[in-house]
Amino acid sequence: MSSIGKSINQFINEQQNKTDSNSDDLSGLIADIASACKKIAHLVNRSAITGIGGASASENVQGEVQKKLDIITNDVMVEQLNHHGHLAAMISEEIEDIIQIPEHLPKGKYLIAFDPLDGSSNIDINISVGTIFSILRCTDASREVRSDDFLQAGTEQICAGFCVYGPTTMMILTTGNGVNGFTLDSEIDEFVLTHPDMTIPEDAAEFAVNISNQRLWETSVQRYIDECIQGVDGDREKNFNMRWVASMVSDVYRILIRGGIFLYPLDTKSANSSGKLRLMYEANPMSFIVEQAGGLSTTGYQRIMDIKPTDLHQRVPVILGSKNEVERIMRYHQEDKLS
Ligand SMILES: O=P(O)(O)OC[C@H]1O[C@](O)(COP(=O)(O)O)[C@@H](O)[C@@H]1O
Ligand SMILES: [Mg+2]
Ligand SMILES: [Mg+2]
Repeated sequence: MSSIGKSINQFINEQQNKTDSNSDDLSGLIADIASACKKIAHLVNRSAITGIGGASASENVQGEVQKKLDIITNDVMVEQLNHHGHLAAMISEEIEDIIQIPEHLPKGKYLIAFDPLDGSSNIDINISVGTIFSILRCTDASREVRSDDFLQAGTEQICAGFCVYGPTTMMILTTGNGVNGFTLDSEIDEFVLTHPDMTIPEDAAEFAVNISNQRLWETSVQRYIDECIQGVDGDREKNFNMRWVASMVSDVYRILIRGGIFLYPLDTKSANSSGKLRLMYEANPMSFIVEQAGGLSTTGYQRIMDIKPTDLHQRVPVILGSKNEVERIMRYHQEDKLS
């Protein structure tokens, strides 16, 4: 019997019961995340009416001016997730230190890393934004959680997902058994399964990159993008299309639907000298989802999920998407290294 139309909680419970007997906590945590994302969808949708768009007066740990909605969505996530005893602690793009669970509240066995509002440069121009999250196990929740509890390789993730707040509100989720997409049905205020077993085509003819940084990239990336732009007149003998939404959630969602390659590579701009995107709550969760959908995710030199993190907010270069395209660009990096 098809699972299409099943609510996210029903679907996850069934999936979990099949794979991991003591998983009721995980489905409870996913239910809390879904509730937080419903609240955020509502806030984003009414932001122009309620006047919560625009920049705030503060900066986050990355030195970026925070949008008011960066802060508001961060508070919604923290408020929604710290009550039900699923978590031992959290980290957020918008908060420098670990967010501990208040003493008077029950603690759980999971850790979450999240980007409460992804694509925030798009919030005031009515382009899709999102939320990204990664769930890890906490090895010892009996004491205050420390950074090294979080600094686990992406391969240790037990669940990852992202929400897109666009024409439709979608939640994309993996618990290591493939990737499924759920649409928020506003009539019943419930995420229901609409996109089961999402898979990324191995071949693609569409690339996504902020081309304004082209002169600052490594030779291997310049070579790959040049060839795509040359199309049939070049070595690739086929034409490529280009897209760049500047919301990672939307660019990755497109790749889950029709394939393609997404790059935020190294560039010589000081801010991006180790990449722009953050390992713990952008690169790792997106890599888990892309790999579970049959794609690949690399820095160009290394599988992103094999990286042993050294800092809660560290940045990495990200190249992900259709298998054959990512393999080609990894080859170019190797050839470059050997030349
Ligand atoms: O502004 P640029 O250089 O195009 O970068 C866009 C990238 O930065 C991001 O907006 C960074 O995420 P945040 O908005 O969460 O900081 C990604 O979503 C997106 O892929
Ligand atoms: Mg982001
Ligand atoms: Mg963000």
